[in-house]
Amino acid sequence: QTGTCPLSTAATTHNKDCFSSRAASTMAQTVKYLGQEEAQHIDEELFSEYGFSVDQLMELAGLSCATAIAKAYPLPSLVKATPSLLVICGPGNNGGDGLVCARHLKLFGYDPTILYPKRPNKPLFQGLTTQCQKMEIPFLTDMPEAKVIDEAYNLVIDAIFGFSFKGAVREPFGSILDVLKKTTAPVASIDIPSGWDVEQGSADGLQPDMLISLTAPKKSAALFRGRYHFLGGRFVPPGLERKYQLNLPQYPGIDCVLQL
Ligand SMILES: NC(=O)C1=CN([C@@H]2O[C@H](COP(=O)(O)OP(=O)(O)OC[C@H]3O[C@@H](n4cnc5c(N)ncnc54)[C@H](O)[C@@H]3O)[C@@H](O)[C@H]2O)[C@@H](O)CC1
Ligand SMILES: [K+]
Repeated sequence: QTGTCPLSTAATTHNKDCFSSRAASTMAQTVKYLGQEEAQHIDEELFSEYGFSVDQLMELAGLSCATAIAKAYPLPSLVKATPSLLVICGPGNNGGDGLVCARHLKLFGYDPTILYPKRPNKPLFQGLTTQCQKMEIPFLTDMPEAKVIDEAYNLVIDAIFGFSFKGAVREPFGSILDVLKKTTAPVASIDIPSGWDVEQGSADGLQPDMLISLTAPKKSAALFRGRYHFLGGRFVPPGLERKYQLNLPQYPGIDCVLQL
């Protein structure tokens, strides 16, 4: 789908970005939408065959997400008095992307707050958490009510579940998603709208305003009806792209994201 350019009324430099995004989105028509197992195989191969480390790719993924969010919701467009954002991080690598994204958004001038209720006992996630604390990003202990979120935050970033999500949502994330479904603040989902089946989506699930697909969109992304669909994770080596016939669109210039 070709979304309406969010920046069309913004400054000239932004319009240039949009032209290149549009050109790229024409080429993006055949980009492959991945099944769950295929996404997991690509992930494994990036680490085993291609020599990447998890934290390397997570940094690039999280930076892509922060960049795409800053393009879709530029600071001057925010409706609240402060550039407040709520970033909700889940228990796996999608949550890690959320922590990296929050850190970069803070560096971009936004004011993120993080909710991170289930923290894996691994050095990678402990390090990312420390980095956010040192960036003076506050952490909440509980999920606020929907009304409080709508009053306090310009945008909610959903980094709860990615392509490994399966089955019925377990607590505390079931209650968190129930609250999110009641908010009117826009939601930007990283890789998959959380709670959606990776391939089939969810008819009564979250309906995010933005989706940032990483590496390549997953099958459920075809059901995304929000305003902004971006592709990020510009790190795929050509051999891997050929093997899985990803048909990735060309990213504009030196950008790490493109609008689909
Ligand atoms: N290959 C790639 O392109 C990259 C992927 N990254 C990110 O990694 C994500 C995948 O990460 P993971 O494989 O760690 O998995 P996820 O982050 O998708 O989720 C796994 C976690 O969720 C829990 N979980 C699964 N189903 C659940 C349910 N029904 N109820 C409650 N909890 C549930 C699991 O126990 C596990 O802790 C991607 O979506 C993407 O965001 C990036 O970090 C790096 C690059
Ligand atoms: K997500």
